[in-house]
Amino acid sequence: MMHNIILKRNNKLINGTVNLTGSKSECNRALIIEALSQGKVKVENVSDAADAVLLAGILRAAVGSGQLAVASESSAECPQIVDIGPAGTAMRFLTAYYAIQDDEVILTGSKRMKERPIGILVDALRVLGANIDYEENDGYPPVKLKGGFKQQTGKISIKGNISSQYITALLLIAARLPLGLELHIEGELTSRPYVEMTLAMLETAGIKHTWQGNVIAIANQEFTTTSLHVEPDWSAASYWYAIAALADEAELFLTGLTPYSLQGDSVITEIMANFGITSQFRDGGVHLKKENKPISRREFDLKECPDLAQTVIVVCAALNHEASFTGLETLKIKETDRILALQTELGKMGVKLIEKDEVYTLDCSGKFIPDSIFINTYHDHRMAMAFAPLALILPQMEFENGPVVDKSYPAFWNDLEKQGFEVEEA
Ligand SMILES: O=C(O)C1=C[C@@H](OP(=O)(O)O)[C@@H](O)[C@H](O)C1
Ligand SMILES: C=C(OP(=O)(O)O)C(=O)O
Repeated sequence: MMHNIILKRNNKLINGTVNLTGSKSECNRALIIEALSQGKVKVENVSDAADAVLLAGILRAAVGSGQLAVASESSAECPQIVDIGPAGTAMRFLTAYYAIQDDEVILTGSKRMKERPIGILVDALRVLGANIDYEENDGYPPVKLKGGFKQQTGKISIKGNISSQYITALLLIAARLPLGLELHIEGELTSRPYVEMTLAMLETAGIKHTWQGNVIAIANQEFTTTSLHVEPDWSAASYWYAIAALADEAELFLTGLTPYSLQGDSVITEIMANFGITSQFRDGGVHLKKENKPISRREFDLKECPDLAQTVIVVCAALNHEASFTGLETLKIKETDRILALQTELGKMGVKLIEKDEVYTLDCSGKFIPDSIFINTYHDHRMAMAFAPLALILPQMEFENGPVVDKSYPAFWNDLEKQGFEVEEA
């Protein structure tokens, strides 16, 4: 049920322990690998991120659990319809997954999903030998995966600068392709750590690869019997780093996180070190501590960690730190146009995010502290979570559609409450 959340905080002292859910990115990969391995690979610690729960339900055919938006009726005249809601990663991974299955499937999603491009992936899959049609607009979901895959070639080229998810989707199915895959990445590769995560997880599942220059190659090969453990979500951890950065005093323990993470968003430790937050890995997790010292960085390139953009930009705005940001191009095709959403919501406290030649700079000269602020969330979990730390500097906040956070971090509001925030449903 959709409801708003009113959020307040009457002091700026933070001290506690948080248990984060499993990484949505790791879990989505692990689930696809599990499905492709035909029982050899098992996923440990399935994330309770709604996107991962949905994907697990689809792949494990747990229709009827009540959490699924899957209408399933398989027959020659009536293909199975799989509704992936707002889960972009799952949409891209499942497109590749179903492209090499025999069944006919229509893969659809939320209104926004139908605006998130998938043409680059579909083109690549068609060159490989997949039979795919668009159901509505060319280049966008829903897609009809018609079965009858017959591999034509193992060699394909793909643009690297729009979404790394297309590349991951292809790499995940590569070992199951009779001719294997030789993937040539054209131009710049965005979100590179996510591709590295994919290859590392495949490696754990027994799948070898080579990566030379811009070519990644995976031969046809078998998965080994193993398990894939999903680590807590570093993107979710970023909101606690932001809370620490805006507090007067903060000591937080985030359980289960390690310094050897596959998640590129673990770079939040380095980013937040510039804001005086130290990270110490011990006792099976990371201890954050706030040290009061001047902010030491003005320029942030977020190309490798796009999901941290909202977190870092909001922290800078809160601290009147007029930093500049690059690597934000892909934000426009995520759950919402995150650039526009940031500009609109920061504007409610007089902060501007100004673009010039793909460099975004904050202007806090007109900033004011409103008595109460209403944050629109645009069906984007990260709009809610990135703005929530502002409760440490604003008297009262109201967030549109609290459950929007379920996509990656369903316990977010509960966890805030446990750490002394006042959280009320409105
Ligand atoms: O592969 C993944 O798990 C993801 C890759 C990133 O997308 P892009 O490659 O489209 O930037 C990221 O923003 C998304 O939340 C998760
Ligand atoms: C972009 C995101 O997710 P997805 O692409 O999987 O919808 C995200 O979680 O920030």
